Amino acid sequence: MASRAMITTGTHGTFGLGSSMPFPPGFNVKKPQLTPRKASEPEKRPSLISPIVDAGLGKTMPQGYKATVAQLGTFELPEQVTGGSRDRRLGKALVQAWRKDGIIQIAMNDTQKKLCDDAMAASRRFFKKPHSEKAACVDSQSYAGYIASGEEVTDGIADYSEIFTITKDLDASDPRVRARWPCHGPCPWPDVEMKDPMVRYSDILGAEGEKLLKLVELGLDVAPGSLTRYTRDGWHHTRVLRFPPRNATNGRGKEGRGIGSHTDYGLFVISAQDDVGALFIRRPSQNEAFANWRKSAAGFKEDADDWVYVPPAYGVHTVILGDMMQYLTRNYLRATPHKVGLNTRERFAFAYFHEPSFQAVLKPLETGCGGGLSKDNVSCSSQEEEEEEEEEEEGIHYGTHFTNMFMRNYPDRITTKRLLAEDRYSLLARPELRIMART
Ligand SMILES: O=C(O)CCC(=O)C(=O)O
Ligand SMILES: [Fe+2]
Repeated sequence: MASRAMITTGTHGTFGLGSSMPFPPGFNVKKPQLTPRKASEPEKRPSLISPIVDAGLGKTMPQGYKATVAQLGTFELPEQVTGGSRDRRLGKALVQAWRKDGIIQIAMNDTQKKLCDDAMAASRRFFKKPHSEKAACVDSQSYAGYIASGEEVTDGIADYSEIFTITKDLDASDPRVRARWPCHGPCPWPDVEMKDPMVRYSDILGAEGEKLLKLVELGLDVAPGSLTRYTRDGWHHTRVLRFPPRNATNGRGKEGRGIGSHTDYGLFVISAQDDVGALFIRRPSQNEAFANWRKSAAGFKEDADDWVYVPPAYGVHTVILGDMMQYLTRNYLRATPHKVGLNTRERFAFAYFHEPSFQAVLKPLETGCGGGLSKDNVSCSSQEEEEEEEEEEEGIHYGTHFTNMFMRNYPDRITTKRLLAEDRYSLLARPELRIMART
């Protein structure tokens, strides 16, 4: 049995990824027992961290997977980030937790819990609808809307996830839609019963994302605005997800696999899941080099047996990192590879993606973390080194990265076909789509 990895925070408590080898399948996850805070404890904020007291966390792990079971403590975020010493300490604790574990868990406040519950109810209602009604929710200009189980492709293999994607809802009069920018168009909502709760939940996650990003700036010791400058009019989006039980799939994918191993594209992903369980992540490792914006990381170590299972817990969000955070921090904070299995029951989840503006041209941060951000500590080939130098010069255009990724995942979607047929892709090179460049 592997030894237990723990992080001592220096404020109070410990947290980290626990261990244990395969657990039998089963359910009955208890709510995490957060250590009650004593009256004298507010002094100790921002901390945040309380051990979960539950030895049975691995019980929900889907059958057929071998993994260590995470035992994540829970961070509490302040109402507002003002940049004081508490915020700075919290930011540093978050950054160190991501560097060690690749994932953090944050407590929802009561408003977030309510909005998440409402969104979960709307998701269950939507996915129960007849296929024809769901399939009508597509748009030829945006990638928003319905994706049937078996339609999305990760590393050449169909995923069993059934998804409703929410991107910016832009009608035909929007200048970007009129100018035929790739990926810009309406969100084809089925009805207001789906739209209203999803918009409310996504909006509150947007606010949470900005708060987290400010804390990351403090944690990295970079100037305020170094990261948040890129998220003005951020291309944030949400995936509302349903996974079928493993014995009730349509046979288009791979047995027991919900979504193949991948990294997500932007800054970070804030997720919530029901009590079923199926999410696995990889912890950052010096020996594992990938840069998804250069060469696809889809399928990375998918069948390895050293993944970490993320047990479901009510009332929390988990946060993993995306490609652009890895790029901006020169691998100091790496994108977190993750994958999703199928369990014995259907599973519902949300993944909210906090992203740079579609028009942002990103360049790596130059200072911070006592010089730690200037070191690229991922070894790469000479071709990759050349590409890296070119990137230093030109930066990465987020809209191009996003478009590449969606075209790759949905080669047969009407949106991809129209994008190619109308040569919208070439617009990505235009200066008006790249206005947020750092000089
Ligand atoms: O189902 C989950 O918890 C994660 C889904 C995911 O990785 C994604 O939508 O990109
Ligand atoms: Fe993902």
